[in-house]
Amino acid sequence: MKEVDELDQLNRKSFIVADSQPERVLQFGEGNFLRAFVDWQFDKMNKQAGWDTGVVIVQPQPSGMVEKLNEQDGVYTVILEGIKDGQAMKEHTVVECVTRGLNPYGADFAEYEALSQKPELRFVVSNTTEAGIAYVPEDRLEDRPQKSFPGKLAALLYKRFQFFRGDQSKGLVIIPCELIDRNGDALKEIVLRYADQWGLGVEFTAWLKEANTFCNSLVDRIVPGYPKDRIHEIQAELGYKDNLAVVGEQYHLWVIEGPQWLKKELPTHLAGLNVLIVDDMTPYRTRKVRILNGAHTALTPVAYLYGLDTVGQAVEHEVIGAFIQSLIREEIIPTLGSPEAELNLYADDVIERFRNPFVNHYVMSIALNSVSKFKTRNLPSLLQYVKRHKTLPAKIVFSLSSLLVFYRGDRNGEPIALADEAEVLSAFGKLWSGYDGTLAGAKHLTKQVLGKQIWWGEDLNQIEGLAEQTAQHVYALTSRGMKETLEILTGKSVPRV
Ligand SMILES: NC(=O)c1ccc[n+]([C@@H]2O[C@H](COP(=O)([O-])OP(=O)(O)OC[C@H]3O[C@@H](n4cnc5c(N)ncnc54)[C@H](O)[C@@H]3O)[C@@H](O)[C@H]2O)c1
Ligand SMILES: O=P(O)(O)OC[C@@H](O)[C@@H](O)[C@H](O)[C@H](O)CO
Repeated sequence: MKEVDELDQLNRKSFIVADSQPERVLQFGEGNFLRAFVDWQFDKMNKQAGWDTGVVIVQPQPSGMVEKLNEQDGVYTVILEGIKDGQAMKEHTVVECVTRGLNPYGADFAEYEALSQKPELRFVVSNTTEAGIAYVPEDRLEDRPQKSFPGKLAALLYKRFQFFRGDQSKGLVIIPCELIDRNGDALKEIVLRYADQWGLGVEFTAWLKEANTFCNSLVDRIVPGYPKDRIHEIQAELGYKDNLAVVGEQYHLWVIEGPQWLKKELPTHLAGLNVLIVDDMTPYRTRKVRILNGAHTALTPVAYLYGLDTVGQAVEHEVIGAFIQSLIREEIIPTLGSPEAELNLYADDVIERFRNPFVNHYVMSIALNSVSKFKTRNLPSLLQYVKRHKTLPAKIVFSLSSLLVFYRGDRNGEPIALADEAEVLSAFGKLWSGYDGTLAGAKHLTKQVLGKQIWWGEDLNQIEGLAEQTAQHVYALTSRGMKETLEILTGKSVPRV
C-alpha cells in the first residue's frame, strides 16, 4: 500500500470522472455545507436522474476556497457517516458536478460577469452564512464586485436582463440556503431595494418579479466539515489526497417553499433525495431551528465549560445529556404549538443524530456568533415559555447564564477561542475585565448584558426574575465552576443550594 505522501491528488486528470456538464447552476458560496449538501444532491441527480447540470461556484468574499477547488478541477469527496435505516453506515462519493470556481474579486471578474449571459443558466443557490443576506448601502452597480451577496446578485440579474432584452424565459430560480427566516423573501427584498436605489427602471423591476422565482428554503444536514483529525486515515482509505474532503451525517432534508412546477425541473425524487417542495415551510423551519439548532446552541457553553468538546460527548454524558434532554422536552417542545407527540419523535431523531458515533462535531464550531444564535434559536422558546407558564424555563436560563460566562473566554485557565462580532467581543471584554468576583459584580454584568437591545431585540431585564436568576448562576459558575454548579442544581451532588 502507498504511503499517504505518495498518493495522487484528486482531480479530473488523475481520476476518471464524468465530462463537464452545462453550467445551469450558479452557486454563491464554496463552504463545506453547500458542497456536502446541495452539490452532493445535484451530483446525485446528474448520476441517477440524468439531470445533466454543472455548477459554477462563486466565492462571495475576497478570501476563500475556490483556488483549492480549481486545483482539484472542482472534484472532491463527500464522506457520509451515521445511522441510516437503523444501521451504521459509512459511504463516500466523489462529487463531480462542480465545473469551476470563480473569485470575482480578482482576475476572474470578467468571467464572473459573463455568467449573466449564459442562456442555459437556470438556478442560483447560496449559503453565505446568516451574515450574508445583508443590505450594504455603499454597494453600487459599477462596483467590481459589490460587497454584499444581494448586491452581486442584483447587478448580475440586471446584466442578464439587459443582455437578453427582458426575455421572460431567461429568468432564474433562486434558492438561498442561509439559515435565516424566509431567506428567499429576504434576498428578494434586498435585490429589489438595490434595483430602486440604483435607478434600474420599472421594466427591470417587473422582470425581476415576474420572470424570476425566489424560493424560501430550509436545509438540514449536520456537516462537521474537513476531517482534520483523521485526514491521513481517510486519505489512506480513499487511495488519494483530497484537500476538500468534507464529512457529513447520513441524514438530509431540504424543504423548498415554491411552485409545484419546480418538481419537473428538479428531479429529486428520481435520485431518492429527501426534498420537499411545499406551499408553506414554516412548521419545518420552526421545528428544526428551535429543537435541533436550539439544542446545539443551548448545550454549547454548558458542555464546553464542563470540559466536553463534542456534541456526541455531551449527549452521552450523564449530567449534560440529561440536561439537554430535559431542556428540549420540558422547555422547548411545549412552546412550539404543534402536537407534542410528533415533536418528541422529531426530538428522538435529533438526539440520535447528535449521538452519531462516527462524527466529531465540535461544540466550538457551533459556538461561532453564539449571541445572535441564542437570539434566533433559544430566545423565542424562553419568551414563549414565560408567556405560557408565567415562570422562567430553568434550563434555558442556565444556558443563557453559561453563555455569559463562556464569553469570559476562560475554561479552567485555558483561553477560549471566542468568535463573534467585534462589538460583542469588545463589550464582553470590558464587562469581564471589570468583574470583581462578587454577587453584586455578577448582577451588574448581567444587567448590562441583558440590557443590550441591539443583541436581543429587546431589554431582557424586563422579564420578571430573569436578571436575578441569571446573575445567581453567573456568580455560582465563576466561583464554583460548571461541574459543581450543575451537579448541585441537578441534584447529582450532595450539597444543595
Ligand atoms: N455545517 C453545518 O452543519 C450546517 C448545516 C446546516 C446549515 N449550515 C449553515 O451554513 C452556513 C455555512 O456553514 P459552512 O459549514 O458551509 O461554513 P464554511 O465556513 O465552510 O463556509 C462559509 C461560507 O460563507 C461565506 N461567508 C461567510 N461570511 C460571509 C458574509 N458576511 N458575506 C458573504 N459570504 C460569507 C464564506 O465565503 C463561505 O463561502 C452556516 O452559517 C449555517 O447557517 C451549516
Ligand atoms: O452552522 P451554524 O454555525 O449556523 O450552526 C451550528 C449547527 O447548529 C448547525 O450547523 C446544524 O448542525 C445544522 O443546522 C443541521 O442542519
